[in-house]
Amino acid sequence: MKEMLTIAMPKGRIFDEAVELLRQAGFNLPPEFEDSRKLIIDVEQEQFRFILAKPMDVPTYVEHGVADLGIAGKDVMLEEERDVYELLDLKISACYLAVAGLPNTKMNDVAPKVASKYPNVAAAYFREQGEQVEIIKLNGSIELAPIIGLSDRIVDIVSTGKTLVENGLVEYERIADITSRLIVNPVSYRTKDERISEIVDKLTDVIHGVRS
Ligand SMILES: Nc1ncnc2c1ncn2[C@@H]1O[C@H](COP(=O)(O)OP(=O)(O)OP(=O)(O)O)[C@@H](O)[C@H]1O
Ligand SMILES: O=P(O)(O)OC[C@H]1O[C@H](OP(=O)(O)OP(=O)(O)O)[C@H](O)[C@@H]1O
Repeated sequence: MKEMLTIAMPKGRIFDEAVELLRQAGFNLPPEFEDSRKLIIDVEQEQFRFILAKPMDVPTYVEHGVADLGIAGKDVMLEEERDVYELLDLKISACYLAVAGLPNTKMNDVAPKVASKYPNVAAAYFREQGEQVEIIKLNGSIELAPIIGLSDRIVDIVSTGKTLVENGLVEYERIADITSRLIVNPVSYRTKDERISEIVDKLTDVIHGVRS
């Protein structure tokens, strides 16, 4: 009998791609998996327990050991800096973190402001640039901030660039390329290594195009 593994899955846009990847890797997930509103889903035949969490919270569940594995965007990993290991770049949900703002504007000389859902990433970036800025934490619709005069710049995710264009904003600097990662609790990695290695091997084959 295989041991039960708990996997923290991000609700939202990564979820479908992650489920698809697991299926391609040969895991038998029921068709109703995507339509469920349940937050805990047991898949007996695979001995998996999935917990469905807010994307930003996935590393928290894994760090505390209530989930063995998790799937999280690199953006979340950079922001949260949790005590977990990154096992695999799943190469899904690709996007990047960038500094953006209104075109042809310089940052305010006095008390420049940067709005972001990623205050730690934003603070670290501007610190490295030697620029003193005030970080304003927002939870979404970040592009509003420079338009409405809340901030000089934003640090946010860009994927197609459509949101920036439609709101009359431009990209100033690219901070980091982002994809989703498979993460593991350090203790689980030692105690459930065989099971976890098997999952990593199967996912690696899919990512490298060995299976389809
Ligand atoms: N526009 C995008 N295109 C591709 N991937 C993205 C995009 N925006 C975010 N992501 C990636 O998907 C992850 C989850 O994004 P999603 O929008 O589902 O969650 P969220 O915005 O953190 O959640 P919520 O909207 O519930 O607060 C992000 O952490 C990032 O890695
Ligand atoms: O470059 P694009 O393809 O336009 O994608 C980028 C947008 O997607 C994300 O927002 P999301 O849709 O998650 O909404 P949010 O503002 O509520 O975070 C991100 O914060 C950008 O606003």
